[in-house]
Amino acid sequence: MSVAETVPQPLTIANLNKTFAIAGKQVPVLKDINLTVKPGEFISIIGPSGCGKSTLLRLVVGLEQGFSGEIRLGKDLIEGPGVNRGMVFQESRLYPWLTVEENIAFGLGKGHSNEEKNRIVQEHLDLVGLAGFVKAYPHQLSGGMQQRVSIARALVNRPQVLLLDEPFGALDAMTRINMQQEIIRIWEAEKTTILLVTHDIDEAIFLGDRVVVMSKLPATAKSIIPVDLPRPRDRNSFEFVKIRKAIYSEFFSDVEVPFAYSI
Ligand SMILES: Nc1ncnc2c1ncn2[C@@H]1O[C@H](COP(=O)(O)OP(=O)(O)OP(=O)(O)O)[C@@H](O)[C@H]1O
Repeated sequence: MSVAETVPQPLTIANLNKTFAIAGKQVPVLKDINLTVKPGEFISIIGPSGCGKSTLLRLVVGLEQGFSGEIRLGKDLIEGPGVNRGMVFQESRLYPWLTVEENIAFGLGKGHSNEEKNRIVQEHLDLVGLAGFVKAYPHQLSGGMQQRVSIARALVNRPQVLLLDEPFGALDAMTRINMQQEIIRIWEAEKTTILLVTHDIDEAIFLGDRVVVMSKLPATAKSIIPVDLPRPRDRNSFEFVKIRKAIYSEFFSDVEVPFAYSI
């Protein structure tokens, strides 16, 4: 289903710093972030609310300007949006006046014949399990189905890197677990590098090859925890629970919580 076959490249984030002007003051948000992601690796990112997780993804997708340090895909500096990266947000951001197939085709780069467009759209609908919903409008779909369309749209140019910003945050618990299994299936089929931001520690462990735990502002990548567990993962296994405990203690080591936490 390739649009452009390229050799997958590592994503390198080096000495990344980002400051925002908030209420007339320069506020450092990201501080010295360093992360090298292997092609096809799945990285989960967690951290306190407002620490800069979305900002990090927006920098990688090329939607934020004005930072110091470097972000590279292979040798190429990332300086703006490009078809080699796709992003899915917490809300589906589909165009309500377009059908499912039109929403997916909308994201497709230029230079395709109509026949090619139809084939690519159909392949991506199959990939996300929505083959029967070509002519449906977003309001006729459930939240989980809308996110499947968003994932198809983000993948339509066969990006090397897929950025997922809390994509399942608005879904109910059962749909969320189903979508976690679906994203693993899609990742294994497409071999795309994935960076996922989530507030759900179990989701981070269930999905990620590594979990990046960010600190409070100015946020650093304060620890990177490998999840060396076979897939599909068992959330109740001893090893899973051990990693959950390690991440909880990292996560809460610099965050004030109004209760005594124990698991
Ligand atoms: N365009 C902007 N202009 C000014 N400040 C911004 C802008 N975007 C984000 N910020 C600030 O940067 C900080 C990080 O925001 P960001 O949305 O990246 O955090 P987050 O970790 O994704 O938060 P959450 O987990 O609550 O979604 C926040 O303090 C926010 O107020």
